[in-house]
Amino acid sequence: MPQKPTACLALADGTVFHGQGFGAVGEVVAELVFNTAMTGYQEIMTDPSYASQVVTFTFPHIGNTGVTEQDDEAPEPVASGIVVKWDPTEPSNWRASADLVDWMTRRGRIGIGGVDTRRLTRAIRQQGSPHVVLAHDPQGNFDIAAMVAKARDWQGIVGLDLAKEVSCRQSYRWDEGLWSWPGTFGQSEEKKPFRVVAVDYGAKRNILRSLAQSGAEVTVLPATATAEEVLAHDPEGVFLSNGPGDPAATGTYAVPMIRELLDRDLPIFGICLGHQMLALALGASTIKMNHGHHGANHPVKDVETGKVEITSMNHGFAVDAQTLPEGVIETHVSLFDGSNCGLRVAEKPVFSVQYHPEASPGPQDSTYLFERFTEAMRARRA
Ligand SMILES: NC(=O)CC[C@H](N)C(=O)O
Repeated sequence: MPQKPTACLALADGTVFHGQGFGAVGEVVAELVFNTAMTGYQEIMTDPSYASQVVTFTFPHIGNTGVTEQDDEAPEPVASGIVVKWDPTEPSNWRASADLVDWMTRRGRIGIGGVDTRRLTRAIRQQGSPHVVLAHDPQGNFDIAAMVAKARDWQGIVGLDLAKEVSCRQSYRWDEGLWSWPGTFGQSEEKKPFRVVAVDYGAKRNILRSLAQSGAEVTVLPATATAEEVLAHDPEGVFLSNGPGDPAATGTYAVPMIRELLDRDLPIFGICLGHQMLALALGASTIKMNHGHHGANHPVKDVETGKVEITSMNHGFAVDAQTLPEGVIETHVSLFDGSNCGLRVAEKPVFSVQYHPEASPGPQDSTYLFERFTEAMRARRA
């Protein structure tokens, strides 16, 4: 006999998926996206860019590597919940310190298993990322009409400022470099590391590690830091992090702050939300994509060299390349849909990318960008 469904995913258009609940009991309202990465569910769930989003994994074996604290991209999982093809598999991994389901229960995150994730992914591609309510109830009592209505009434990500919510509250120093076998984190080999201020709009730890590894002494500041506060640290370079929500919603604090920094002769490097906010500060605009890019195999072309990189991506907004002002050069484009994936300012050491060169999870084709940032700071010192 089939088990009684203990979880339910209701889309705003009235489509309902039933399945087996796991992790925390409760209900969340969020935007639904799909991620096609074949590894890294823990890094994805703890990436602060996923705030207010439920993630459907198209890869069917979720849970098979368990979880380990070293792979957290933030202190807590941030994605509101997950949707998987079947109930998470038992971990089989020497690094695992816990089981995904126990970890989700302890950390208050809801999962639904047994969902036809191909059908769901097709629906997301067709209608755009829908608003959903995901509920887990061991008794299997769901008020479907109320769930659909709640999903329909939710305001959505457009116009939502989430960067401030997930950012750190206090500044801190970050010195840890990248993970290496058999399980330690490296240190920068730079004798006189470059003073970098990283503004935290929801920064992933592997970005901070990549900065430290490539020669930065990183001071992390909260999202609301003013240009004056950033400059008080006498930075040799400023990094603008990834983060959740609508880039345009940061227009009251981050964008004007970045505009002020642009008047200085400082290397600036931005990733994802950082890229979008930099584009806004330069006078361009951003647009909401249909279903965004979330995966670890997205081909991107460096239009200046012709080289193709396979990249990790996670974004639902994009910079509208048509709106880039004179003096701002489009450096990278997506080979999936031609959307903008990078920019640089002519004659200035200011550049950013839409994708995630720190990977985690994903390929490491684009780590050269961290070196490029270090080189820009070295040139400035010289
Ligand atoms: N990873 C990110 O920084 C995401 C940026 C932005 N929130 C988007 O969805 O496009």
